[in-house]
Amino acid sequence: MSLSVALRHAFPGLDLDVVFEAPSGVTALFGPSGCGKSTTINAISGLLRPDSGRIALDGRVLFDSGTNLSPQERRIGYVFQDARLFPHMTVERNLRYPSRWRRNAGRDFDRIVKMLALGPLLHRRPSTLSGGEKQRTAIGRALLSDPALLVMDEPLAALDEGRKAEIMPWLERLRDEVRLPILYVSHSVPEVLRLATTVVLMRKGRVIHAGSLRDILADPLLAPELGAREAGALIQGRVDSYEPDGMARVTTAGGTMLLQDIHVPAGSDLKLRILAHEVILSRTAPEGLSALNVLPASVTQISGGLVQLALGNERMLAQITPRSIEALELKPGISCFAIIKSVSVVHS
Ligand SMILES: Nc1ncnc2c1ncn2[C@@H]1O[C@H](COP(=O)(O)OP(=O)(O)OP(=O)(O)O)[C@@H](O)[C@H]1O
Repeated sequence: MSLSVALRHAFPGLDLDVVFEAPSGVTALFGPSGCGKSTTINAISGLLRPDSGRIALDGRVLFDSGTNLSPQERRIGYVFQDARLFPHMTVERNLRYPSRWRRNAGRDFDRIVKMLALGPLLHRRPSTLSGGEKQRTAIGRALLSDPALLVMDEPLAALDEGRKAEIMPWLERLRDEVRLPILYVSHSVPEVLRLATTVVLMRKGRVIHAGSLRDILADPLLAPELGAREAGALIQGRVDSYEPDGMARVTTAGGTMLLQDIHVPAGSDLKLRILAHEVILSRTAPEGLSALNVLPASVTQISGGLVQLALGNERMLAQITPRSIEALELKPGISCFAIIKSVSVVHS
């Protein structure tokens, strides 16, 4: 299942020319306000007719020079920032509404109600639901329209932090259980970190890069697009065992790390986030440090104050002042040690 997009459109303030592929899983459209994210998803959904291009879903053409399917014909489920439920209908009637004429809809209904744990809410009206419950209902309703693509336009933006935390596991479950491409528009790096597998970075109507989140985060040229403080790696680890003092020994491609506050069983996989400004470099093996995690690395790329390191087959970034880059004579190919001051675990 995949979505293929190539489109051009001109507005007085925007010259849009985007090309990307969204495979199954969550593809985040990420970029500053006004870069053309909504225009892109409106064109994909059939709410806007672009000047030219081709949009296809699993090889089925939704738009090209000779085709322009209506929004209903496209089979796209839409989840907006505000849930947009029918206020006079119960949750159950809201959920059943898009599938009221579809055969086998009953079977899907039971499955989706179970997946999103909507059972206890079925007889309630939207006005009695929390923001998170409303969004869960909106997601269920979008799925019950039997979509081939789910478009989520900042679905958490209107929720407070507590509600966001409540709904995030449902979005992760959706990503893992529903074999659909999900296009997810967001300004939030934490959301993108937790949910996205693919990221389409946009700026001024163009796609500046489309690829895996891990590659973007460890690329010294692209990582700053997510925000200056967000540059840094996302690496894979596995909890090997626990030390008597409770610290976890975590195996990564770059070596073993000792981490605090890990509460999963030995054998569990973890996604580790290591921010570039939490990494210090040394040309020689440091001694007498309080930092527990010092891994051998080699420099692969330098851009601005960001040094990209190879640790086994993982890539990591260190943020270093130009003065230190010069003093340490860092350049591609140089071996060094990465002193990692702090690591956080990205859930799921
Ligand atoms: N209907 C329209 N008519 C004229 N210009 C428009 C229209 N819709 C969008 N634009 C122009 O396209 C630009 C991009 O808008 P768009 O909503 O796609 O950006 P965005 O990346 O989704 O922004 P945000 O993150 O703020 O929602 C706008 O700044 C505006 O100049």
